[in-house]
Amino acid sequence: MLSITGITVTYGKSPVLREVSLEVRREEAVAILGRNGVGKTTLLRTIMGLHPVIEGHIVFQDFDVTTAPAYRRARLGMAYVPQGRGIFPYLTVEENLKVAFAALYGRSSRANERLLDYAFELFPALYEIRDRKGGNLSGGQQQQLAIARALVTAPRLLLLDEPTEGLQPSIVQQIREALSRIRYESKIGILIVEQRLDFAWIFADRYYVMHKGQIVDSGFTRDRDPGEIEAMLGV
Ligand SMILES: Nc1ncnc2c1ncn2[C@@H]1O[C@H](COP(=O)(O)OP(=O)(O)OP(=O)(O)O)[C@@H](O)[C@H]1O
Repeated sequence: MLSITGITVTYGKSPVLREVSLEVRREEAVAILGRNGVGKTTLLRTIMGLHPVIEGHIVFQDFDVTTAPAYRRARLGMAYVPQGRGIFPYLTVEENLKVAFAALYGRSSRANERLLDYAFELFPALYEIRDRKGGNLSGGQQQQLAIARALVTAPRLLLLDEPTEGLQPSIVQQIREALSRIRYESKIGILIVEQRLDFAWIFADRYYVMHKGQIVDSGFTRDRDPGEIEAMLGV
């Protein structure tokens, strides 16, 4: 579904990603691991079309999207939940979800309503606070809203940047359950940047480890002890 071959990305003249190749297959959850500053966020932004590629190719749903703008990738079924969540602070929860529809076209309002209902079913707490402004929500509620907003676009691939960062364990658990449900019910692929190895090991089928802009290790989580990865990351 997503196939990246040898991409190089720079900030100015300094390379931030160097010949990165990775794959997310249909209905697969894949974790990207690595210490701060190794290029994980840049990788997700590049996949979403928010940062240009100097070399290499990105193929999504059989289309070469290497130079495609972000809106085109969104229409092909990519959705991105950025670190820091990126919700609109002055819009209500419901408005935040509804503006996501505007990014897409050709869908009936009934289909939109169904997706909205599904988002509220996955995150019932959001329904309770649907009239509250995004900026007045707790960190956990904002994260749930950010995921829900990506979901109402009915994506085929969800890109998540550290969705559990700074959240308490009970909220992390709720988010994990919702993501697992989304994965199996909507049959989508998920590419997740995650610092918590325990979360990554429960949730992901495969992993990639990044170091200084390169992939230095990869494999199936079931074949690998997270302790070995922890030692590799030096955490
Ligand atoms: N807009 C920018 N201009 C210049 N350099 C940048 C920019 N954004 C990030 N960098 C640098 O690129 C490198 C990779 O950053 P990136 O945010 O992708 O890493 P990361 O692995 O996601 O880190 P973190 O976990 O801290 O978010 C870092 O050295 C960072 O300082």
